[in-house]
Amino acid sequence: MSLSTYHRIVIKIGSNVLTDDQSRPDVARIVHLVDQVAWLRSRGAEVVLVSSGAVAMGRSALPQLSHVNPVLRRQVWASVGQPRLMQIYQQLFEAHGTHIAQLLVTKEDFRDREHYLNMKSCLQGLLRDEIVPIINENDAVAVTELMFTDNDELAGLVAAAVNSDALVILSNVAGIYDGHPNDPNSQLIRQIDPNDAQFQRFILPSTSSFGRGGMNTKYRIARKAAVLGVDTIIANGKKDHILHEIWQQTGEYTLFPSQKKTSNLKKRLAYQGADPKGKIIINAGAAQALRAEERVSSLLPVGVTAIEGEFERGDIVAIYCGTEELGIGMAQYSSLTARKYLGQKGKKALVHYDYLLIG
Ligand SMILES: Nc1ncnc2c1ncn2[C@@H]1O[C@H](COP(=O)(O)OP(=O)(O)O)[C@@H](O)[C@H]1O
Ligand SMILES: N[C@@H](CCC(=O)OP(=O)(O)O)C(=O)O
Repeated sequence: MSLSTYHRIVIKIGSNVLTDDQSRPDVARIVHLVDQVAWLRSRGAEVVLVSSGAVAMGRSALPQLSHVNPVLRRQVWASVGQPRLMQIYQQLFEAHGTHIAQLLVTKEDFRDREHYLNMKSCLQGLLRDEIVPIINENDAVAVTELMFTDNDELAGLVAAAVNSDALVILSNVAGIYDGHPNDPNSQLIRQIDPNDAQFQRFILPSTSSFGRGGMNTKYRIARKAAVLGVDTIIANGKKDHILHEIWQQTGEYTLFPSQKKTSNLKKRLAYQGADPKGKIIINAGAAQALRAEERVSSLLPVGVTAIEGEFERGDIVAIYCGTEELGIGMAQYSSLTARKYLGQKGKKALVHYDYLLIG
């Protein structure tokens, strides 16, 4: 495997990659990263960036704020920092004759079918016109429970949305070590089978100074993306020529080689699992049918005992039997209609098996 065989690559850049050890914008590093992205593009790759750094840029511009509320302070820093971040990217990409575009998104944009499709078609349009999309969370409006765990989670969702071949997560460490990354006795794990959960024990709860989800989310997202067919790499974005090295299969990083390709929709469902719009409660017979390995089944209203929450056609819903979560799916019609059909025979499937992920 090599980046050079990839057509489309999502690259996530962590805040710590974009800032120096005094938390100031590391413009020289950003210049080098943009040069490398331009180099990948000159070799035919389509690149989508997921870039953190808004809060870090805002904090560096306005270290003293009157607000003591940490949530509000973060919103203010992000709204001040995001245009500064984009201004740097804009200038640097322009020097390569490349246009960039900004997309600020929230979790809701991935839960709501209409938002999701609009975002997806915008991304496709940008790539068709050879524009580099630069995506970040809309930190000004996404606070507390509305937030992604961090931008690694967002990058996984973006990789699914654009059907990318590879996801490169750039952090301030070379990848996952079998101990503390600063301990000289720790070894970098070069390859991780995404089906193998044993590496979890090496992940320490610590994050870097700006990091939110830490290595834990990177590990979780990398495994998920690889299982769904996206080669995923965790690498050190602070290392010179890291993208060149990954492209040429040299250098050091942790690779999660991809398993079989999965449909886009199943990828989206898998990432979206923790955050459905509504709940469908089904009886034991329906649960047994959905779980049966010998035959695929759609979820019919006859097996549904209750509907919780409000959803529209195309929204992601969780499927429960009692208190046990069986999986997730995409609703074929609204919660209003679903309630009307509750327990009835001969009605259209609420979740078609093509849009269902159990287990
Ligand atoms: N086993 C491990 N190997 C490598 N890094 C680890 C490990 N366990 C925890 N970490 C921590 O994860 C950090 C990277 O995650 P994070 O702080 O979220 O970075 P970013 O800002 O790039 O998203 C590293 O700086 C390191 O301190
Ligand atoms: N959206 C935030 C970044 C959140 C985040 O996940 O940060 P990081 O762990 O450094 O990738 C920002 O732009 O500051």
